[in-house]
Parts: sequence; C-alpha cells; structure tokens
Amino acid sequence: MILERISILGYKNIEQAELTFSPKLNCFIGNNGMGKTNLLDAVYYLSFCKSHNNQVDSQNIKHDADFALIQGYYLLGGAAEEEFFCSLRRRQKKQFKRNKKEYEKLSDHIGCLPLVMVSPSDSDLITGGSEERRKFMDVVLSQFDKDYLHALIRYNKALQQRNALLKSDMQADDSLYELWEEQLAYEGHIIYAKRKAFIEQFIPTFQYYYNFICQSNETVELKYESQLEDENQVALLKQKRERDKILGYTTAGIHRDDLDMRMDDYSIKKVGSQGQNKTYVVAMKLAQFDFLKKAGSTTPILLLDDIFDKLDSTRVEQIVKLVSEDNFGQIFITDTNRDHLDEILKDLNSDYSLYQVEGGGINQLK
Ligand SMILES: Nc1ncnc2c1ncn2[C@@H]1O[C@H](COP(=O)(O)OP(=O)(O)OP(=O)(O)O)[C@@H](O)[C@H]1O
Repeated sequence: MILERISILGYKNIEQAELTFSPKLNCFIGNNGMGKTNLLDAVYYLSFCKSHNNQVDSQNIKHDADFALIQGYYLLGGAAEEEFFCSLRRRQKKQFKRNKKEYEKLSDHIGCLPLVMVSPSDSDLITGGSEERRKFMDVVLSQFDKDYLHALIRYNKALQQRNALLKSDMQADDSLYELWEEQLAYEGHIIYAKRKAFIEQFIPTFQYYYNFICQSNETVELKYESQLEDENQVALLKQKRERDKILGYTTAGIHRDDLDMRMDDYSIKKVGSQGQNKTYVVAMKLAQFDFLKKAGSTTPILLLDDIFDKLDSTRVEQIVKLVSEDNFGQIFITDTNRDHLDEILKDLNSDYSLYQVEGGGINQLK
C-alpha cells in the first residue's frame, strides 16, 4: 500500500501542506516542536480516524482555525488511486469519506489502510497501566480481524451495561445481571482466544527483532495473562457480583488482561534501562508490522517517529539495516539529527524523499 500524496489544512500546527511521497522512504528533519510528529499524526489519522496522541478532536484543529482537513491519495493494489478524506469541525461530528462516499460507521474503515507507528510514547507500553498493553493487542487485531473488532465493541457495551447496574441505587434483578454476564462471557471468550493465538504467533518474531537490534545475549519474553486462562467467566462474574456491587465496577474479565514483559527473567519495567526499554518496544512494533503484513493483503505503512533517541550506535546501526531492507514497504521517518538519516540514505538503493519541517511548514528538499 502506498500513500502517494497528502493534502493537509489546519491540522495542529500545519496550516497548509500539499506533499507527494516516495513509495519507499520519506524523511522529515527539523528541530524540536516544528511539526514532524504532527505530519506523521495526520497520516495516522487517515488510518485510524483518530490522532495517535490526542483523542480530543477539537485540540487537533489548528488553534486559530475553525476546521481541519486531511486528504490522502493511496494505491491499494487496484490500478486507480483511492481518496480518503477527513474533516474535523469544532462542535461537529467528524466526517470520514472514501472516494467521496461517507462511511456509515467509522469502524468500517479500520483496517483499510493498515499502519504501524513507532513513537516515543510507546514507552507507555512498559511504564503505563495494563490498558496500554491491551490497547496494543486491540490495535493490531482490530486492523485485520473484523470479528475481533465487533466482539470488542459488543463486549465494551455489555461491560458498560453491567457497570451501570452495579452503580445504580435500584436493586436490579439477578436475571438482568445474568443477561449481561452471559454476553460478557460469550464475547470475552472470542477475544481471549484471538489474543492468545496472536501472542503465541507474535513472540518468535518479537524475539528475533530484539536480538537483531541489541546484538548481545539479553533474552526477552512476553506472556499473555488472562483470568480466562483457568476460569469460566460466567461463574467468575457470578462469584464476584456482590463484591462488584460494593466497588461499582466489574472486576473480572478480558478487560483486565495484561502482558507480562520480561528481560533476563525480570520484569522489564523494574530492570530495563531506557535503551533496553526502547529496544523492547521497537521490537514489538516491528513484529506487529510483520504480523499485519502476513495477516492482510497489503503491506502496512510504517511511521518511525524519533526512533533513534536513547539507543547506542550498535542499535541505531541495526535499525538502519532493518529499515533499508525490502521487507518494509513505505516508510515515514522523522529525526532532529540529519546524521542518522544520511546513514540510512547512503545504503538505500531505492528512491527517497527528504523534507525540512519548520514552524508547521514542510519543504521538500529532494
Ligand atoms: N491544535 C494545535 N494548533 C496549533 N499548534 C499546535 C496544536 N497542537 C500542537 N501544536 C504545536 O505543535 C508543535 C509540536 O509539534 P510536533 O510534536 O510535531 O513537533 P516535532 O517536530 O515532532 O518535535 P520533536 O522533535 O520535539 O518531537 C508544538 O509547538 C505545539 O504547540
């Protein structure tokens, strides 16, 4: 899949940009706070109908503007270019269109433009709460498995309903609880089975990337943890019901799943250095890329935002080798330091584009 060109109006600090991209490598250089991440975020928006780092849409519109527009023109395997259009207006529902036709549901779009973003905020995967790690699994699986996405949407609705009952002052009938608990168990089982299969398949690729980048004998592991591993969810929810009424929320189910992330048998959260943590999440994201590429019919776009920060020269060199290979399709990479990019470009056989980003303006240098 190739993003051939993009047109942006009033998105964050980008007032206006009309850019044509290389099918292989697109490099953006600029100082801190100039708009490099914002540009990648606009590309991310076209894939996920939301920003990577700001869920409040009104804050993604340029401060003094009334609306933001992002238009992307893609080659998706067919002969003709396809247009994806997104408009954000203050206090209005966002519009999302494919070839001028508005989507009925935004979830219909998820997966059409597969994309993986490696960003400095990925460190939240290690340092953040378990919801970050569930989000990681959800983002990967939802992009190619509609059954997963729909089961997750139904699960979350049932969870909201059960939580509303738990919080309400009225004494709800047990049969009402049973109704939602059976639905939670049904959808929860679908999600559990798919997460489990995904992580099993994911681990060897993740370990391969970690070892390739670190080039030493650090060993990393990843384990899926779920209460459903050895419990029946209907029985578990029934057993927890009285306690949940006191707490006012549901304490059992796949919405409590986690990933145990380890290095040399210790929790990486406790022992990992900044560079090791960074390598761990970069390896996860590259494995995510491989997984999506194999599962889908098109090669995802790869966004690499400030990927070299915190890494030693060996690790930088290994990542440079990886991204210069043909395994990856179209890549967008940002850096404040021209040296890293020059290193990649000197080994690259194919065509590339280079842009300078300054104060939200983007100039093509090559
Ligand atoms: N809604 C908005 N309207 C105008 N400017 C915004 C908006 N949201 C963010 N910005 C500005 O965008 C800038 C940050 O841009 P961005 O994160 O893309 O920087 P960057 O070039 O990636 O920098 P770094 O190298 O530090 O990561 C900040 O100056 C911020 O004030």
